[in-house]
Amino acid sequence: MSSLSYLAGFGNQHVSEALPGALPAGQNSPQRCPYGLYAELLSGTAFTAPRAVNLRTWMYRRQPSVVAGRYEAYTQPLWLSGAANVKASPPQPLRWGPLPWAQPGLDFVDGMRSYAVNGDPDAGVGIAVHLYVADRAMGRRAMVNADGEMLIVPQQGVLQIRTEFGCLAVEPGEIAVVPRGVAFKVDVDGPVRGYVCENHGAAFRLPELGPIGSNGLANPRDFLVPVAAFEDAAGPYEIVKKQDNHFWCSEQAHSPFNVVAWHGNLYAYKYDTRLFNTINTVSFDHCDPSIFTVLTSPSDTPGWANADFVIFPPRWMVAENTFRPPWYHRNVMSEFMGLVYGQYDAKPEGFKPGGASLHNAYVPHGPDTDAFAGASAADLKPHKLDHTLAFMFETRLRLRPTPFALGGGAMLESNYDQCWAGLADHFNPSTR
Ligand SMILES: O=C(O)Cc1cc(O)ccc1O
Ligand SMILES: [Fe+2]
Repeated sequence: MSSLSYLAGFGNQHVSEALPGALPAGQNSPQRCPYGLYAELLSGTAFTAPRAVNLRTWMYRRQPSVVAGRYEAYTQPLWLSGAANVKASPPQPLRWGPLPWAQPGLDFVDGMRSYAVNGDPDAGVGIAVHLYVADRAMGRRAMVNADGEMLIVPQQGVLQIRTEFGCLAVEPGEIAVVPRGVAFKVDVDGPVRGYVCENHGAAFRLPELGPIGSNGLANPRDFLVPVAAFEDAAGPYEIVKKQDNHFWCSEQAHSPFNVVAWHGNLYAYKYDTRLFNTINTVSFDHCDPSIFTVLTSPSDTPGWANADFVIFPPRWMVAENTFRPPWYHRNVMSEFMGLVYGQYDAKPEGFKPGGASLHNAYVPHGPDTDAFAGASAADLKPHKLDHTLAFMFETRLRLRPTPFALGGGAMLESNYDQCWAGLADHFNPSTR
């Protein structure tokens, strides 16, 4: 997988064949497919969804996905979905240090640790937020997550992701999305760590640009899509399936990565956040972080997302007469944050790469004491916030931290609230 080629474009109707002529010409389901392949349709929306949001792909494969083994229960107790399976959240802000590689020999599936969940995968609502720590390749093991698409944010180490559509290599600074219900595996070459937003709702799409116009933020052509690539090596595969917050496993006689050609607009993709066209104030005041939205999963209420994926990329800070870091706020949406590298301006020292924070709906938060002091006194010349990538999974429903997240192994900070304790009352009626 060292030098992969990709197709480019978000939402395009892409066409890819690993062998010339493997795609039937002019129709989807001929009486006999080229090369003796089977035609299989994968839908990501109801057949009758409006054309602008309809998602489906045709695959031409050596055997259809229905040729599989019998499923038995599989245990992965630390990977959870659905608010019903977890107790309500405590009302204070929560923060975690970087998740350690406590147990060697874990792969991407067994190394998944759920931190916060909401909604219900069966109802197609909400998200689950996980961190993964792994150091083992999945090899001849694949996963199918029927509960949600997987937005993967690597924080350390390169992921070699093989999907039914082909292969993606994804490094820190980039993100990848694997559609719901699609077989994939993650191979690694050493320790890897990162974040996952498992999205039970509508598939992630690009946000509307409104008055920004027809360009800006994440540009569609920078999204890279795998080319068809099938595995040749014979031999069995283990399939781990997640469905309705339960895990199953089976052994099948062949690789699920047996798609020789495909066409459609439902596929895995990756995006390099360093290509984000960042838009921000050039006058005064701190804008809402929605200006940094890379991808959004809308809910049934316009403008109120099931989930937004928001980044805080390198950018020039130029606002005049302005407190430049985030303001103090209480937000109706719930905010789960991670840090891929560098420093986050609201908590320059306390928030560590590989760590995480949860500021749920109406939980007050904002810059820590040192950040407030620094930004209040700063010389407001143009300043580049550089070598940094923080991000936020923002979601409409309150997130519930899992027992793992609240327990000893997750590096929960016991004194996070103390970072604001020094914000003294400076009120003085005789000064303005
Ligand atoms: O809380 C946070 O750090 C995330 C955030 C950043 C920002 O610039 C404005 C609002 C917001 O929630
Ligand atoms: Fe916030």
